[in-house]
Amino acid sequence: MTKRQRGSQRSTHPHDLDEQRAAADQRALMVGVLEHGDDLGELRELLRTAEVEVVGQLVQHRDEPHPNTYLGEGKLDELKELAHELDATLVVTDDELSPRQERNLEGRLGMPVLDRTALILDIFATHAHSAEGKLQVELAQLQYNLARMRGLWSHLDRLGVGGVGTRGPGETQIETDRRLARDRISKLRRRLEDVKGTRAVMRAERARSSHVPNVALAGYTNAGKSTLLNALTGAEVGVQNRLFHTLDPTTRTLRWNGRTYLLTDTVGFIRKLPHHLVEAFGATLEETVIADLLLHVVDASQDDEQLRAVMGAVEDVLKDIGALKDGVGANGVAPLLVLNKCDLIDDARREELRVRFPGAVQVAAAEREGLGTLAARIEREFEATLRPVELLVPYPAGAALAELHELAGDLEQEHRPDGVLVRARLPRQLVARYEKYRVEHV
Ligand SMILES: Nc1nc2c(ncn2[C@@H]2O[C@H](COP(=O)(O)OP(=O)(O)OP(=O)(O)O)[C@@H](O)[C@H]2O)c(=O)[nH]1
Ligand SMILES: [Mg+2]
Repeated sequence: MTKRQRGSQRSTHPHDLDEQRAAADQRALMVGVLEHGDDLGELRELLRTAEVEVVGQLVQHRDEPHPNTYLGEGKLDELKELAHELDATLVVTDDELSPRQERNLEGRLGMPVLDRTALILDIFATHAHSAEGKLQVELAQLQYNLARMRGLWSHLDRLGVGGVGTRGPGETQIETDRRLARDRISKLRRRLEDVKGTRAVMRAERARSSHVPNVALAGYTNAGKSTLLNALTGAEVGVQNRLFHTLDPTTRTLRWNGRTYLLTDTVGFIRKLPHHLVEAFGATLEETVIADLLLHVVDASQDDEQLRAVMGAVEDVLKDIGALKDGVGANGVAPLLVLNKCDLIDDARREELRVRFPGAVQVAAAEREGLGTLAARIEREFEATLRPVELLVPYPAGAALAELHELAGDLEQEHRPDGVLVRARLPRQLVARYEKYRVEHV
């Protein structure tokens, strides 16, 4: 009802506002070709995030979507009828459509058809805030659109319309659009390369100067990654019960037992994540690749089937971007599984999950539950990278002592006439730096 009322006010608003409201005025009919046991719950969540009203759904169970029309012939008639009955203004498919499928569907239904990829791209576009995030989304959108223009073009080609000298104004326009899109794509790529270069320099700088362990949060969208970052570090990253709320990576420090860790929250993953997005967000996703430890955050309140699907999807993307190989991360360490939202499940289910994922840590980030256990586990993961050392730091070298405090947390120290005797466990790459203070026999 409200949607309708808003619709009737549209003409009184300036044009750009009008366009912003367009999504809210749509009445979407969801369509999916699914395996048995699957549903359109996630597409519904995506549409809710995009603030599009859902008026109904139609599911077809078949092995593969129809290559020409997505749905089979009979279902297509059913869809058309249902769309009419429900007064739908838009059909949204659960899969990415080929340009041909999209064109055919729109032709048969006589209404706009939006696919899952376009919907996700749209959500990303709304949620992108940083300059880099905006460039990345624009790049992905342009590539998606270019593929569609090419599809249309090759279609005309096949009909023999596109030969040299036979081009009408329509085709010329397509060519111009394609050229413009390509130019812009090259420009965006170059700018993103620059940003990536700067990032790499900064990263190398950081690594040289600090040797603070890097921990990255990875996981399905809405798993609670940002909530966990906030709970562990006191950060204030935005948290929303919406998909893809976080697009820009945020790094904050976690202090535990006197040691410092850098924790990075980044964009969430989803099943059938548009390929162009993975590519465009490559630089951002690399943040996860370079981590010393990956935390795979999972919403544990889901059933077994959903758990399997979301965990598989996350692992697929991680493999795709090179962050996971043969089950281990870039630094040869397997990701630490964090089962979040455990406040939503009962004791029996917790026990079940303990048996099924013996290495996992169960937490409820929103309730600040299990955070100590998790921090201790993170500490343990880095234990193997530490070397016990005994150093005698002369009094004039007070700066080195302060630095050691930073790097090794709580120090055992003893004041001697010739300096401070320090017993500490240092990251092994750093041991050489303090070689001159090493004591063999004390
Ligand atoms: N019940 C419960 N809800 C939680 C918990 N942790 C997070 N949530 C809720 O889950 C929703 C998503 O949380 P976020 O922290 O934004 O999730 P995210 O993984 O960062 O999501 P994206 O940035 O969209 O990828 C929010 O509504 C949170 O309040 C938890 O431990 N228990
Ligand atoms: Mg987030």
